[in-house]
Amino acid sequence: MHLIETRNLSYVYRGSVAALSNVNFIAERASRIAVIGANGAGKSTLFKHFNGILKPTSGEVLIRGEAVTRENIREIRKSVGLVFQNPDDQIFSPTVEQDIAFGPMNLGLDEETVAHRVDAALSLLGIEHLRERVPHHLSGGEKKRVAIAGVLAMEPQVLVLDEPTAGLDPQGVASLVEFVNTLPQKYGMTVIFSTHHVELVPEIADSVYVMDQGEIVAQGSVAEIFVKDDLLARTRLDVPVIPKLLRSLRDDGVDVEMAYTFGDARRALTDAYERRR
Ligand SMILES: Nc1ncnc2c1ncn2[C@@H]1O[C@H](COP(=O)(O)OP(=O)(O)OP(=O)(O)O)[C@@H](O)[C@H]1O
Repeated sequence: MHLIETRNLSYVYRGSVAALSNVNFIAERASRIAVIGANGAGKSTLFKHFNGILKPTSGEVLIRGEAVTRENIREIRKSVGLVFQNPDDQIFSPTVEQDIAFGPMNLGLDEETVAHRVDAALSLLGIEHLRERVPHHLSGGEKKRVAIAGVLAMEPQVLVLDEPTAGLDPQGVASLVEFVNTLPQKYGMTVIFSTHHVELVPEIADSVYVMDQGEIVAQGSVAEIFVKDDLLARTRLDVPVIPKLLRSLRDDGVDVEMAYTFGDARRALTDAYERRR
């Protein structure tokens, strides 16, 4: 049984926009999955099916083997936390602290547990200093962190992040990458995210889905996806600069191991240099 599975999922918005067609998507426990695709490819629409915000026009969405129903939707929203692309769609309480407490309170947890979860989420996101602030007066990146903290405080099994780095400064992106990478190892959490920032994908994902016009056009490991130059170009994407550079060195006959992340590339280039000495 998979943690999340969609079978031939299709979705048509009112007004007859066919946003998804025959999408087969699988997420396992403690995995890191990137969904990439151009604007309008269907990423957000797919994500909204993972916790029952949207219902399939046809096909199925199974969470731990069960279809989303009126009876289990509360339970499913508890285990699949979705952070929207625009944090304003998610933040509505008068203070950051109250906003983060809202989800756990709705789960019926006692006051002490709620307080503990709020503290933990504030600390994980590095936003303790924003505790008393009015969410609507925060910057875009600060709001994004508050929205993520609010979902994390529910302690979901799956964290779904729609464009998590949009609007973050470079340090914010780096700390988000570091933070997201701790979740599968430390908490057994699955992270599914969309991004237009292909450079980030090898740093935070093991497997990648490529979407184009509502369809999944490729799926595989980071290494399998980022050799598909033609497909990526056709779908208005690109190969990240690190594998692009290493591949071009190898094509020129340089004896260097292939690498996808900054850390692996650094090791591969150091090894290649040592071998030459
Ligand atoms: N509420 C809606 N009503 C009608 N059509 C919609 C609605 N929301 C999205 N769409 C359409 O569905 C398609 C998929 O949109 P979606 O937001 O899922 O794409 P996306 O891959 O997340 O795009 P982006 O990278 O721009 O966020 C697009 O053609 C979009 O115009």
